[in-house]
Amino acid sequence: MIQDPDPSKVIDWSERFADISRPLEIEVGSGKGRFITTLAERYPEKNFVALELQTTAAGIILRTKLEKKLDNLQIMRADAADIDAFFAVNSADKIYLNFSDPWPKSRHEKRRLTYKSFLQKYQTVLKDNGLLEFKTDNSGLFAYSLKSLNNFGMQFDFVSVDLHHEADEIVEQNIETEYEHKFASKGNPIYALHAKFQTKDL
Ligand SMILES: C[S@@+](CC[C@H](N)C(=O)[O-])C[C@H]1O[C@@H](n2cnc3c(N)ncnc32)[C@H](O)[C@@H]1O
Repeated sequence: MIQDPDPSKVIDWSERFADISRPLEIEVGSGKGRFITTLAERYPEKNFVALELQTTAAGIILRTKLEKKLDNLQIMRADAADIDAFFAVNSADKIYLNFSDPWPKSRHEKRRLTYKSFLQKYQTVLKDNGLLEFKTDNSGLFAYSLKSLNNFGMQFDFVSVDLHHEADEIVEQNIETEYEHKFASKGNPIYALHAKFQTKDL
């Protein structure tokens, strides 16, 4: 596990993954890691990074990684506000945001993981055509995020206001997170979107 990395130093991911040429996917705010560890198990041909602020949660992901021998998963205990310091420009294929904290008060808008300052950093890290995938049970955060991504000029490839009742192939492909399992089992709808950034001029 990478603990509190120094944002002024670039991480050499080639020291941490057996094959750095594989697609790279990052989950921001992984919680206890049910989603990212399932992905890593299902897709051994890809590299995954779980980025999580809380030490206890990151430790739980580490335990699962060791139990399941997931060599294609790395865990970082760090703040997503520094994501563009940890990953090279144009290095990731996907960024996942799952059930991010809603921060409903408008004075906390800047903390939302779909606020424009975060979008700017995700755009830097993602390859051209890379995807941002977002799921939440929170209608307020979903509405806010649609607006924020749209204002940023992003293109939506997929939007659902009831992910668990989409066509069979979409539901079968979906990997549940801990929060998703909890809210969906109460009957709450799950909102989801996949979006791309405009090609960046570097
Ligand atoms: C509501 S939980 C959702 C956990 C998991 N994604 C799920 O769906 O079950 C949000 C998680 O995001 C983490 N988080 C919030 N802000 C973060 C940030 N700036 N950088 C990294 N992780 C963050 C929190 O510590 C928490 O574990």
